[in-house]
Amino acid sequence: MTTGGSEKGRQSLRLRWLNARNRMLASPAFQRFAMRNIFFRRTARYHANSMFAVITGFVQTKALTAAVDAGLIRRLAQGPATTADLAAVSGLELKALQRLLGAAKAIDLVELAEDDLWVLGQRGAALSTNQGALAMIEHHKIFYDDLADPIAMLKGGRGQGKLAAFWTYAPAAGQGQPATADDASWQGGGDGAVAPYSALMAASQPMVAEQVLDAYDFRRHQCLMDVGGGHGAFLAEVAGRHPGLAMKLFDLPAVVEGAKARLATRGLSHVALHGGSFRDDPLPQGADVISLVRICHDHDDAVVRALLKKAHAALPPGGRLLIAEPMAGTPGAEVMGDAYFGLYLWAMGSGRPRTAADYLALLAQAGFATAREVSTALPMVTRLVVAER
Ligand SMILES: C[S@@+](CC[C@H](N)C(=O)[O-])C[C@H]1O[C@@H](n2cnc3c(N)ncnc32)[C@H](O)[C@@H]1O
Repeated sequence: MTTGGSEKGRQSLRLRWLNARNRMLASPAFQRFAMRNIFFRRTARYHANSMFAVITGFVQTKALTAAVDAGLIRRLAQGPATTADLAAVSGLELKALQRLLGAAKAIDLVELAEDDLWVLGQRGAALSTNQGALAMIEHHKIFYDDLADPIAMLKGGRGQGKLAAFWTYAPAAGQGQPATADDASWQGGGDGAVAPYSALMAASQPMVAEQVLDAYDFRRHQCLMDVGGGHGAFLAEVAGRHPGLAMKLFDLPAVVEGAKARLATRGLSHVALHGGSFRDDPLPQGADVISLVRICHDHDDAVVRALLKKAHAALPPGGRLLIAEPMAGTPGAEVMGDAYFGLYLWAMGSGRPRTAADYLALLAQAGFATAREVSTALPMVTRLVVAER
């Protein structure tokens, strides 16, 4: 038998198994049997619970948004409170508040310490200090508006809704328009248009930077250039651990303009600022390590291919390129890489989630001598691929 034939044989074996499995799982008689059988019951209950968590996910998200917007998380972060205290903070009528507290308790945002004395639940406590997650909860309102009719969103094509208007660089990029650094329609016409997304990225950056810094040792380098570095939040986190490292920031001119004062207030006036577009301009030389943090997934393949080539050209021999972002096909975090980013980037109008293997292939095509993945503690937040020129 030829290799092609045995491959086909394996596929049909897999297809036969999947069909048989699905027929069994779809059968109400089997479902009843699994629930009653002492050996299958745990697995059956687990799958039933996870299915209902997906079905009710929207309600959970809305309860979370309401708990944050009503000020419950902020108030309880300061200490225990009675229902009456929380009514005063939230402005909600008692019955409505009790209903919201019940929902927030069910998703572990709050809990009762004793009769009518509320404290944060385990999830609520972790959330209360996570500025990045809080900023995302607020930001998601526009994404979820775009998702109100998901089929319409998919039929309408990429970048047709509110999210695309938020990411001012994305819609034109997704339509393959030849945007330039001084094209106001794409750049958004000044700091006003890029400030909201830059602030959102800065708020959520520390959790990403922590993963990268724990996984990668910058001590071997002299100069780091963060491409698409926004207001410099990643560089600030790196500088906190490696104060001697020289730094460069490359981003769109309007973003770099906004970074200047923010870097100065963080004592980082020495960061060299470069305004430009990596779609049109070469990357500055002089760094022996370049980082692309949450950049590549925003762009279509042609742009990423060209960007990796530019990074290769800007690095000296032995120089390194780091790609850090949540990726597709991440075991245990498929919901983040594939479901969330898949639909998010569609709504945004540009890019796609890629696997680590996709990046290794793109890096080899761009001329890098070696590339490998370096494990991070929380791959859901970011994975890390390191290439050497
Ligand atoms: C998703 S944000 C990530 C920001 C930052 N790296 C982080 O992780 O917080 C993408 C960044 O890429 C920048 N960007 C987008 N297109 C660009 C281009 N053509 N040239 C330079 N920067 C660009 C944006 O201005 C923005 O700061």
